This record gives sequence, structure tokens and C-alpha cells, in this order.
Amino acid sequence: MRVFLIGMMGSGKSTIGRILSSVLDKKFIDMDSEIERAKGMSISEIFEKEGEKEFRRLEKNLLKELVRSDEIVVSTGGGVILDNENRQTLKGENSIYLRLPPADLYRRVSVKGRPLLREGKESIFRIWEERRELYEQFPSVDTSSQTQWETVAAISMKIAAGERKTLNSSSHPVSISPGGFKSIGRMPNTVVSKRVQRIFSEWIPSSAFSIDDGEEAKGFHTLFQIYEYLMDRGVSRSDMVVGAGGGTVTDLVGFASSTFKRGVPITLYPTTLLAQVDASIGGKNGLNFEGCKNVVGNFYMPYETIIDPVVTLSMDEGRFEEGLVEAFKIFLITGRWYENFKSRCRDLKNRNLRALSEMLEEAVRQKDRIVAIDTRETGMRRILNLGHTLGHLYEPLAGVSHGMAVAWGLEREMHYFANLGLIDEEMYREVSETLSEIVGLDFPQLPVEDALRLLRNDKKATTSESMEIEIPLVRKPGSFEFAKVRLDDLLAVVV
Ligand SMILES: NC(=O)c1ccc[n+]([C@@H]2O[C@H](COP(=O)([O-])OP(=O)(O)OC[C@H]3O[C@@H](n4cnc5c(N)ncnc54)[C@H](O)[C@@H]3O)[C@@H](O)[C@H]2O)c1
Ligand SMILES: Nc1ncnc2c1ncn2[C@@H]1O[C@H](COP(=O)(O)OP(=O)(O)O)[C@@H](O)[C@H]1O
Ligand SMILES: O=C(O)C1=C[C@@H](OP(=O)(O)O)[C@@H](O)[C@H](O)C1
Ligand SMILES: [Mg+2]
Repeated sequence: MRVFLIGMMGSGKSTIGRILSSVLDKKFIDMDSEIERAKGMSISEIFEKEGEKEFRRLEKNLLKELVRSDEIVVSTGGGVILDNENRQTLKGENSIYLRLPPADLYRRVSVKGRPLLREGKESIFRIWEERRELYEQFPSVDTSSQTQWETVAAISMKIAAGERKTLNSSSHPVSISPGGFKSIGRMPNTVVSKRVQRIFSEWIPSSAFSIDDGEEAKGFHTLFQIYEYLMDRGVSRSDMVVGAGGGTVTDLVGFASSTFKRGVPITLYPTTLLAQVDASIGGKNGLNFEGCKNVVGNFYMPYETIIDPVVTLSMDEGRFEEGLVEAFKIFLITGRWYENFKSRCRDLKNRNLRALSEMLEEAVRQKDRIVAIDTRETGMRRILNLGHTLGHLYEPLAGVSHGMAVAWGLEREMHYFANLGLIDEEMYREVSETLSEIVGLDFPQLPVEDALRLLRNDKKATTSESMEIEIPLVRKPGSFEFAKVRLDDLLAVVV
């Protein structure tokens, strides 16, 4: 497959092209750089010494060469579309126009290395006016007020085939499907995260209801909005409801569908990595109440979960990596894919789609196996709480997100058990280094009183007066148990 990025100077073709090539495992080619290398001079020098006409001849010949290659992402020069033959060639390819209003281009573009702007940056407005109809002959993504990752995600979604691999999961049907998110367009009763709706609006049905997400939104106020939407849509038990968003959305819509008319079917489209490896698998749902996490909820298996790694590409730095932490936690517990994870960590952090799809398939299979054995968390499923005991202190007291808190909690719990000699130093160091590589470990010291109060209220503590709590212990990858620990000893590693 070949992908060509077209658009005005400054629209981001070279920047986005480099990132996109790493995501798609393809060779990156920047046409301007190729021409400069072949000629041994800069674009400006070519324009000056040999004229624009010669530059366009070189550009045209290079394009003819490139369409004979494969597995490439090409950032074209802004003027490649001026030649009709070039346009016809590009129309036969996966060509995407990075669309941006001229005012944004003006703010973004630098004159340096762009001879057509030698009269001044304001020339960008004239050039844009002259060319806009040529660019608009191509499929486009709007890159105005989009992050670079959101632009990469929108392009990747456009070109993703949507092939689906259904896992023979036992708790509920799950498919891994790069581009499968696009099937949401056929779903009539969709509740979607506002941010996801903005990024992937091309595929979200107009009948969808977009909601705020995040912990603040994960409460009865949003739940009642969802009930009202389902009422307005006349949803009955023979209809399908869709929840598309991160874990707060899949939890909310999961609970709403489990209680609306005593239960209507739900299909989940988890759109964060954390929701894909964890929140959307296993039927747990819930909402926060009176400042307490997940204090209302139940177990309700979705009709299906569609996991599309492409949709996670748009996530903010930091939030994306939190999903890697939850996956690493599962591989640490089961021992499977643990070595693979460490060796693929850089590819995973670079959001390489092939690595993500393989990782997701393994993580989902393993969580599904645990859930199938102990759906209602009376035994083995509690192991998934690894890192959450101390994580539930960091989340409110350090004011960090759930995923980051779990990373810090996992590292501190491993540190605690290493101090007791229950896990060897090498194991602790390996886990700590991996977590540090994924999200960094600059956690703060916590205030003693608040930390002790929260620890005593942890739902695993036997009684609030007790000074003991039973928490998961992983002695080595794949070997786990539950260990009774004293609250004040555990507290010592976080205060
Ligand atoms: N039910 C379960 O088994 C389970 C398990 C783990 C966590 N959870 C719950 O999940 C929640 C955490 O989930 P989360 O980390 O997904 O949080 P989230 O739903 O708050 O999403 C995090 C942020 O990512 C944004 N976002 C979502 N999809 C995006 C995309 N494709 N591109 C860019 N931004 C995107 C959201 O707008 C939000 O700002 C917590 O409430 C936790 O309790 C539930
Ligand atoms: N999505 C984006 N948001 C903000 N700035 C961007 C974005 N994409 C690229 N840029 C910046 O815009 C400038 C031009 O990008 P570049 O890739 O050189 O554009 P082109 O190759 O289309 O001329 C660079 O400074 C780049 O960092
Ligand atoms: O728009 C144009 O005609 C041009 C854009 C430039 O590439 P970028 O779009 O990467 O700046 C480069 O090919 C040359 O300066 C001509
Ligand atoms: Mg460029």
C-alpha cells in the first residue's frame, strides 16, 4: 500500500508523514528531501539556479518513480498537484489532503526553505486561493485545531481496511478490528464521548448522543441524560445501544443499558487503550457517587466489544501510555507476552499498529480467561486489582488519572514486597524499569492521615478498624497469590 499526503506549505505533510510511516510500518519518503539529496542542493537553490520549471520536472519524475514502489508513506511538496498528470496519478492512490484554513497556515508556516514565500508569508493567501480547488479534488482530513496524533488517527482511519478478528472469548464476543470503528456508522442508538465525536465525526451517525466524559462526568447527572436519550429514541429490548468512548463512557453506558427497561443489549466501542485492554472486557460497569469511585454499578455482559487500535491513535501523550500500563499488569499476572511486551515497548509507545493489535489480542484473551473463571470477582478476578490498592491513594491525593495512579501503585506494591523479601530484587527492578519507560515514576510522597483514611476505606480492608488488608502479590510473572499485609507497613512506602 502507498499513502500520499498533499496540501499547502505548512499543512504538516512532512511532520505527519514521518509519524504515520512509523504507525503503519512503512518507509517514509519526503519528496522535497529526496529531490534535494539527488541534486545535492536545497529547494531554494534549485529554484534560484535552475528555476521552478526544472523543479517541477524533477518532482513529476520522482512521483512517477514512487508509484512503482510499495509500503511507503510519501509527503509531497505543496505544488505537486499543479500538474494535471500528477493529479491523475495521485487520484489513483491513497492520497489525503491535509486541510487547514489559510489563517492557520499563515500562523504555522515558516518562510525558511520555501522560495515561493520569498516575497513574504502573506503570499500563502494568494497561493492557497489559486490552488484550493485542486486540493479539494482529493479526500481530506481537517487538521485545524487537531493535535498531530488526532490527524494521524483520522488519516489512518480513512485508509484502514476494517478486517475483523473475532476472538473465541468466553465472557462475551470481542473482535480486534483495525478500522472496525467505522462500523459505528450503521448503529442507531449511539452514546459517544464528545472528544471522540469531534475527531471521528466523519463516521459517527448524526443520531448519536455525545456526552462529556472523564471522572467528573461519570455520575448520575450524565446517566440521566443517557436515559432521556434512550427514551427519546424509543429504545426497546430488541434494539442495540452503543457506547463509544473511554472507560468512563463504557462504564456509564454499560450501567445505563443494564438498567434501562431492565436491560437492553449493548455494543461497546472502547476508544482509549485502557478501555480496550480493561474497562470494556468482563462486564463490570458503574458510576461515581458522593465522591466515591464506582460505588454504584453491576456486572452486565455486552453483546459485543469492537476493539479498534486505530481509534486510540488520537489519544494524548500520557493517557495512551496508561493503557500500556494496564496491559503490562495483565502480562505480569499471567506471565504470557511479558517478555514480548518488554521487547516491543518502544513500538507500542510509538503506537505501531501491528504491535498494538498483537498486544491487544493477548491482553484481551488473558483478561477474558480470568473473567470467565470468576465473573463476579469473588476469587481469582481480584488479582486484576494488582497495583490498585496504592493506586487508589495516588488517584485522589496526587490528582492523577486512573492509569497513572495504577502505574505508581503497582511500582510501590512491588517495592513493598521486595522489601519483605517476597519477590526478588531483580524482578522488582525489571518491573520498575518497565513502568518507568512507559509512564515515568515521579510520584510524590502522600500525606499520612489522608492516605491512611483512604486505605482503611478500601473495599478489600476487612473492617475500617482492622489494621490488615489482603492484596494481590505477584512473586514472578505468571505466579500470583493474595497476601495479608498491615496497613501501616504498606503505608510506609508511599508517605
Ligand atoms: N469496568 C471496568 O472493568 C473498568 C476497568 C478499568 C477502568 N475502568 C474505569 O475506566 C475509567 C478510566 O478509563 P479511561 O482512562 O479510558 O478514561 P476516560 O474515559 O476518562 O478517557 C480519558 C480521556 O481520553 C479521552 N479520549 C477517549 N477516547 C479518545 C480518543 N480515541 N482519542 C483522544 N482522546 C480520547 C476522553 O475524552 C478523556 O478525556 C475509570 O473511571 C475507571 O474506573 C473500568
Ligand atoms: N497538527 C499540527 N498542529 C500544529 N502544528 C503542526 C501540526 N503539524 C505540523 N505542524 C507544524 O507546522 C509546521 C509545518 O509542518 P511541515 O510538516 O513542514 O508542513 P509541510 O511539509 O506540509 O510544509 C512545522 O513547524 C510543524 O511542526
Ligand atoms: O507549495 C509549493 O509549491 C512548494 C512546497 C514545498 O514543499 P512543502 O509543502 O513541504 O513546504 C516545496 O515543494 C517547494 O517549496 C514548492
Ligand atoms: Mg514538507
